[in-house]
Amino acid sequence: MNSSSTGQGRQGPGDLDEDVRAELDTLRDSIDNIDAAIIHILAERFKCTQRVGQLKAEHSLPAADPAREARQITRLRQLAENAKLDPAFAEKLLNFIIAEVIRHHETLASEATTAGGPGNAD
Ligand SMILES: O=C(O)C(=O)C[C@]1(C(=O)O)C=C[C@@H](O)C=C1
Repeated sequence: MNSSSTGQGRQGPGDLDEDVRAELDTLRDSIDNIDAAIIHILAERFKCTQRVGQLKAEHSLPAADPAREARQITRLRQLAENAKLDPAFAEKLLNFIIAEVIRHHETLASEATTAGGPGNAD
């Protein structure tokens, strides 16, 4: 019998029911695996966007492409809805990631300008 079934109020972290503790641990293991997958997937995405940033810098293309972003948001909102994830959250997450990508693109563009500009022939 645990303290909640005896009416003694909330349990501290130390005296959690064994089954509840086991389920919590299992869920946290899965969460850790999912978080690791997210990090690896994000790293792959940033590898792609880094190359996009190089191409954009080399060809003097703008860092941001709002039309492309609009298509991505529409698509991701739909995917989120189908997956029973809040579409507003999916949109915020994509915007957060894209803002970071654009920052990287701008850094690459300014490096290309500095390296290739007049008076920097070496
Ligand atoms: O597709 C591009 O042009 C990118 O630069 C990549 C990306 C993205 O992270 O998905 C980033 C910035 C653009 O505004 C649109 C999309």
